[in-house]
Amino acid sequence: SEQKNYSEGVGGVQYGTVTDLLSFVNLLSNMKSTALQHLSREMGVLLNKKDMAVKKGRYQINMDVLLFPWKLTYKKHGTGLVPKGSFGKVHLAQDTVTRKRMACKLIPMENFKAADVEFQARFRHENIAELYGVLFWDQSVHLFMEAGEGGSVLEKVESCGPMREFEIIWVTKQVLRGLEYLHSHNIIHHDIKPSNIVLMSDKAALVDFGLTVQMTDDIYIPRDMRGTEMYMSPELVLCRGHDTKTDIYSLGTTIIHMQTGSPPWVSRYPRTSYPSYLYIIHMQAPPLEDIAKDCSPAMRSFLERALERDPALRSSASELLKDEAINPSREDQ
Ligand SMILES: Nc1nnc(-c2c[nH]c3ncc(-c4c[nH]c5ccccc45)cc23)o1
Repeated sequence: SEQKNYSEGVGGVQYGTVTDLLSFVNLLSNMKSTALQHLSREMGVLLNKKDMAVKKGRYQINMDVLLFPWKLTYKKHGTGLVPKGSFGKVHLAQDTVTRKRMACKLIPMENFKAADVEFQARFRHENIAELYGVLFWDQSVHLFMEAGEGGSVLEKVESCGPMREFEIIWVTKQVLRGLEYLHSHNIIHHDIKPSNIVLMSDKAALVDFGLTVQMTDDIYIPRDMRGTEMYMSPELVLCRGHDTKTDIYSLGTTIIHMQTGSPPWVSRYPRTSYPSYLYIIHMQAPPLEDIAKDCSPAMRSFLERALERDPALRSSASELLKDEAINPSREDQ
């Protein structure tokens, strides 16, 4: 295919394929910041022709698309770990022509990694927030994505308190479908937690692929610790190699957070006295004591399977999708 000419920003903003987007993103990651200092105009590749109206190679922030702060700066609180994740401000965005509402994540150029985009671009599923396009302007990379206008599960729990079991079941099923898809491609998300699950009117979706990796064979040997401590599995903490089952454990801890309003451990080991939970996660049995007192027996056994210490014995996403806890039979309802 003809090489689209981005170097002098001549190309401006164009509609393209996932391949075009990935080559643009790689060019961006390799460009010296000096070359990017004096661009006359925005550059980018948009996948979503239907909802994003490019005009003569222009798609200008606060002209063709408006950004409204969602005030969602993610601070990976209290881990002390240097998160490798692509954190950044997530804004609500709206195309001024099509009125389409989107999420726009601003990543400062110095924090940007191609991985932030690669997985969302290449692997599409209804329970993974869709990537609509990538735009570079004013020293920031703007990732336009499907918006979860209901906010994230963390905001929901923090504003409405512990969720009821039927709501937890609804969210858990969607997350498991997304994980089943990712895991079938040997992809580990590495940061499953309430703030990375967003709510739409008719579904929930996973976000933030900054820590995501694709395993080359059936184990991943980490070079660094990825994730958010409270939700980390024992095998990940051990740093001796792990696999997709670590996401299942993190989903288990996320369910505990949805049921009780707090992540596991913190009620028994207050954050004030425990700057790090890695040792606790390593030494203690899985946090079954933190399961909600009013948790149904079916959900309790679901959590026992999801929080199983040995990843080889831990249930997979496909197995858990068949679990009775999230497929309540008629008489249970
Ligand atoms: N870290 C990250 N990477 N990609 C996203 C993301 C993609 N689409 C989204 N839609 C909504 C929200 C969101 C999170 N908390 C909220 C509270 C209120 C309103 C909206 C939200 C976040 C996203 O987030």
